[in-house]
This record gives sequence, C-alpha cells and structure tokens, in this order.
Amino acid sequence: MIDRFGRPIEDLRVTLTHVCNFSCFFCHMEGEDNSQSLLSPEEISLVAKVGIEYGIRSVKLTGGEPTLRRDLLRIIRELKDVGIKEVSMTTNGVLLSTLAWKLKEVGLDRVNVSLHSLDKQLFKEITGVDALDKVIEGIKEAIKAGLRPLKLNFVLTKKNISQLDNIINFAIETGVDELHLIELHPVGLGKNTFEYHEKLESIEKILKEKADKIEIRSKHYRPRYYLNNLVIEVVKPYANPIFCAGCNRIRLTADGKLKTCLYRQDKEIDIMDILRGDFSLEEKIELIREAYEIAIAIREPNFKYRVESYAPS
Ligand SMILES: Nc1nc2c(ncn2[C@@H]2O[C@H](COP(=O)(O)OP(=O)(O)OP(=O)(O)O)[C@@H](O)[C@H]2O)c(=O)[nH]1
Ligand code: SF4
Ligand code: SF4
Repeated sequence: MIDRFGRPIEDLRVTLTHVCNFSCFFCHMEGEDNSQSLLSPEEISLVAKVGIEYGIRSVKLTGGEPTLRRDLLRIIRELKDVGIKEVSMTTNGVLLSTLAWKLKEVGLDRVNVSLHSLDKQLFKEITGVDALDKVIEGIKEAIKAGLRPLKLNFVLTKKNISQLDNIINFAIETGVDELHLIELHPVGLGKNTFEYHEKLESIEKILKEKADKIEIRSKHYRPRYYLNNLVIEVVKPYANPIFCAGCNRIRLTADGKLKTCLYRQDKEIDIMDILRGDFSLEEKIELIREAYEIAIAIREPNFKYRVESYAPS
C-alpha cells in the first residue's frame, strides 16, 4: 500500500528501549522523547504481523541500545515466527561478542554496528565509554556468526573526519560488507551539537572517482560506491528531498506509537490503548489495521524541497 506521495511502507523500525550504555554526543534517539515504557515481544510481533498486510517485509530493531533488552532473543524469534522476512538490528556493538551466535540462532539476519573512531581516546570522547576493543571484538564475532551483510555506521563529524581512511581500511581488512557514511542531523542531542556537522559532498566526489561501480539503492535512493569488495553507502538524511522520496519505513516507538517520520511528533498514532486495552485479539487486529491506514494516509516526506545551504558556516 502506498501513501499520497507514491511511497510504500516495507520496513518497520522498532525502538526497543531508550536506555543505552553509551552516551554519544550526537545521539538522535530516533526522534523520540525518553520514556520508561517497553512493548512486550507479543505486542511488537502483533504490530509487525498486521504490518505485513500493508507491505512490511523487514524489521529494524533499534534503541537506545537494543541488546540491553533481556527479552531480545524472544523478540527476534517472534518476529520471524509471524513471517517477517528480514530482521536486522542497529547496535553500538559492545555486547555483540557474547551475543552474536545466540542472535543468529534465533533468526537475526544481520547487524549494523556503529564505529565512529579507531582511536581509543577519540572513541571515548564520542561515545563516553572506553570500549573500542570490545566493539571490534563484537564486529569480528558477528561476521563469524554470519550476521551479514555486516554494516558499519560511521557518523561523520568535524571531530572524527580524520578517522575515515583508517575506518575504510579496517572495514576492508576485517571483511565488513558495507560502510555507511552518515551525515549528522539535528535531531535529539544532534540539535545542540550541529556545530560539528560536516558535509559529505567532498568525500562523495572522491568516491565517485575511485569507485569500481555505483548503484542507487531503492531505500532512500542512497548512493552505493563499490570499492575493493567494500560497499560505501552515503546516508544524507537531512534536508534531502531525494532521501525522503525513497523513504519506505514506518516506526514503532518504545512507548507504543506508530510514527510516520523521524522528525514528526505531530504525525504519530498512539496504539498503546489498543495493545493494552480490554479487546479480543480479533478486535485488536482490526484496530491496528485502522491505525496503519491512518498512518499511511497522513504520512508525508519531511523534506519536500531542496534546501541548498543548511550547514552552519
Ligand atoms: N531521517 C532519517 N534518517 C534515517 C532513516 N533511516 C536511517 N537514517 C539514518 O541512518 C542512520 C543509520 O541507520 P541504520 O539503522 O543503521 O540503518 P538503516 O537505515 O536501517 O539501513 P540498512 O540497515 O542498510 O537497511 C540512522 O541513525 C539515521 O541517522 C530515516 O528513515 N530517516
Ligand atoms: S550508541 Fe546509539 S543509542 Fe547509544 S548513545 Fe550512541 S547513538 Fe545513542
Ligand atoms: S520522511 Fe524523510 S526524514 Fe522522515 S523518516 Fe522518512 S526519510 Fe527520514
């Protein structure tokens, strides 16, 4: 089912918790307010299952840090059981070395791991935690366990731009499948730290010259540059109407809202009362269907017009 702008919903992005064991200075917290409430594995899988009727094929688990959920394995298993084709997770990687094989066993297909620096001191400055070695261990274990394609997330800022070449070399040597170069955006803490914003254009120019092959992904029309068995994907979500035109996702917040856009708190539908209300399963399913239909009807690209200059000078 497509929205008024011709965009399908295919991917459900689920915030499992707002708690995190890192404190990155740019954390966007998925555009959500901090909350204590948590949806249960059954509630999450019910929303996903109804979503399949509207086109949902994949689920991305995120946070906060999703590995802090004690019932993470059950959540993944239930999502696979209700028929979600691909379940992936975005993580800071610090618990991956102990969890990778268990995650694979219950059906997790792949992971994205954040890695913003290979310099220990800078890693700590960015994330607030002295955990670089542990994260590297986690990345290696996840590759061994077959959580692939394994993607590294590198948020480019003025603080870590000097790390980029090291990260590319590390990715190639370690057998990482993709490196995502992500632009800092002014959401969550990023609002107050946007002074560290760095444009990606000059890096993209070099990638264009060096790449063996260039592809455009249907999700967000993201460009993908092939370089020595590594795919470098450029993720420019801010003030980019092309990115929004290719947006195929809808979100389920930690406190039970169907959220139509990272940036929009005015375009979400609270379904907690449906999930926790005194209804039969059939009634719940019907009400969740109605919520999806409203969400699709009100969904719109956040950026519709090109903003040429948005970075602070
Ligand atoms: N504005 C906006 N930014 C997004 C969206 N999806 C991803 N991003 C940005 O991309 C970053 C990395 O997202 P991930 O969860 O690692 O990856 P993904 O976008 O699901 O991509 P794949 O795993 O490759 O499918 C996020 O932290 C955001 O900064 C989106 O729909 N809107
Ligand atoms: S690891 Fe992710 S969720 Fe945790 S603070 Fe960093 S950006 Fe935020
Ligand atoms: S509409 Fe644009 S800003 Fe909103 S979630 Fe989709 S890609 Fe992100």
